[in-house]
Amino acid sequence: MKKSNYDKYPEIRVEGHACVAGWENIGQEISQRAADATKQKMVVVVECYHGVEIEEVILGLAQTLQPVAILRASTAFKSERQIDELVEEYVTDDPVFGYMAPLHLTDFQDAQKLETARTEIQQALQGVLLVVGTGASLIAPEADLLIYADMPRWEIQLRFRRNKVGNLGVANEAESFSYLYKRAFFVDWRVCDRHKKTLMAKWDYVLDTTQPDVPKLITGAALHDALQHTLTRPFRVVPFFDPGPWGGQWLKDVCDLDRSEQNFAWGFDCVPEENSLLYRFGENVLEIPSLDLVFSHPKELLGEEVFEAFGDEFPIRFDFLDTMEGGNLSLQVHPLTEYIQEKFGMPYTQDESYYMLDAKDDAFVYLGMKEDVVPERMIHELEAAQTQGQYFEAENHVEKWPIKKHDHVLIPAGTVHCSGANSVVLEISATPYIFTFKLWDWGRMGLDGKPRPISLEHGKNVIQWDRTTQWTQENILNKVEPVGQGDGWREERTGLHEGSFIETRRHWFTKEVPHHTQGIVNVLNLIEGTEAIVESPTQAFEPFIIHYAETFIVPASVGAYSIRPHGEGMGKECATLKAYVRTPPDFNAKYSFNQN
Ligand SMILES: O=P(O)(O)OC[C@H]1O[C@](O)(CO)[C@@H](O)[C@@H]1O
Repeated sequence: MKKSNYDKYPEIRVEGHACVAGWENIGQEISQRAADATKQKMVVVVECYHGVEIEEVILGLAQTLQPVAILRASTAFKSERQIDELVEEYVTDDPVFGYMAPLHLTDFQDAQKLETARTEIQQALQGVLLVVGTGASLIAPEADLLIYADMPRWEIQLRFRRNKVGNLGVANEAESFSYLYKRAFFVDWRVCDRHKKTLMAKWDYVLDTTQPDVPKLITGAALHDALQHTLTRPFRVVPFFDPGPWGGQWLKDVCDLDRSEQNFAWGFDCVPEENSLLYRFGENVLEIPSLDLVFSHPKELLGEEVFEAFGDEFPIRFDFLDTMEGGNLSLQVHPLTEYIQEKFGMPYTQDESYYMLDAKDDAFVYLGMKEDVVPERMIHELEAAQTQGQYFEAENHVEKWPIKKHDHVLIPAGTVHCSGANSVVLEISATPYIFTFKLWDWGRMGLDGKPRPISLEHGKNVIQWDRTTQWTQENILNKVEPVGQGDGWREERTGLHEGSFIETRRHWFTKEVPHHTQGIVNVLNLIEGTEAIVESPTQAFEPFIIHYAETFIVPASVGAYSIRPHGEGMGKECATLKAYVRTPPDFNAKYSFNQN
């Protein structure tokens, strides 16, 4: 077996700043800063993102800071009953989907309790007052020191699975993962993000407690420089991997994952909403959510036009779906734009594509309807599968297509689809990824031994029945078109469907290929070849090495860059797949998904 060169922990090195590690050192750093202030009374606020273990932070800091009083931000929260009532309409009864909550952190706080907490702070005369938790900065808006304890969403999900954290303002950590995730996705994370954005420019320190026993701290100035540095160069976010009922064995080898796991289904290597960034300061590495970069510098990262259209949201997602020696994904469909907006409050929909990174000879996808499909009959059989346990014969209704390595399958929302066993998909899609209406799950159980939720009612409302065999072949299956060439390279347009806002270009190359962001964020993956190097024609950034299957982001602000084979990749043809947001005149449909 070939040795993997996929980097699971991509770091960005930052010079000129330090990162303090360990509670004692962190406490000393803060005490030092507090002592410098020559004040009798110091209010130290640790504002926490959802998922941070508050007691761990208090325990860690109190030893060195020796505060005269510790206030937990939760004391200013409404009662759990009031909070449950507040969020109910956004959590909804649907087992999977809720509605994006327009709430703010202040909606979770009780005016009277907030006043009591503020009075306590005002009345203290001397010493350090430590205010910790989500909403701490609203209790003490005039803090002497503002520390922000952040938390990447992937880590929050792992904490949900261990029943370590519950939802915002309630002690419900014993709830099922699916409930905790749904409520966090539609409510808690929206609320915390809104609050975070109001504070980012004021952070004195950033605290990373992703690894509970190894807390890290940097100054706000260090974070500022780290984020600025990231905008000048290509970079990668930290990928994460997860098993699933249809998962395969390919990611284990290619990405060097734990061989003892039963399988890995997903590899999320560019979902900036949930991934994190690793910053190396000397010997210590700090982890922060990649969303912090999107929120703080959306225009430089995404580009002016993309920012205008999407606001501070990263609109492109790359992930892997590994079914090598695994099974079929659920037969599924995604909501149309109007549907996702109306039912779930999402600004844009889950338009997808499957780039076939690898495939065995018998690989296939289900895509589009059969020419003679009878909608009522198919729905009737899906319902019978659901209620009476009958096996649904997908091939009687849905077209099944053989596929091979490097095919690109375009999946505009509303198209019934799924990838089959024995392939590896690089999904290049719009960012939303939980809005999957499962129609049929092949009669199998989820990893927890229970059937996974089927969303047939939603599915029925969005299936595009006229996307039958001929339409599928003509419009969404492998629409590859040569668009350019140069010395040692050629460029092809491969997707996405004309109704989607994402454009994809494939470059095959044995020599250097010139690229330019044209003021729009680029996301790329090395889909063929062992290793390549990304360089700046003006040496504006350090050469950046990429390996097979690694996804990387080139900020809009980078401008010109080039890619050529490197190291073990030399002497063979390499290929990259690049995605970016279409702008007029390529994309004529009007879109404005900016919810800012
Ligand atoms: O619902 P399944 O079978 O897990 O499908 C795979 C999932 O991966 C996605 O393609 C997103 O990565 C979703 O559309 C879908 O939920």
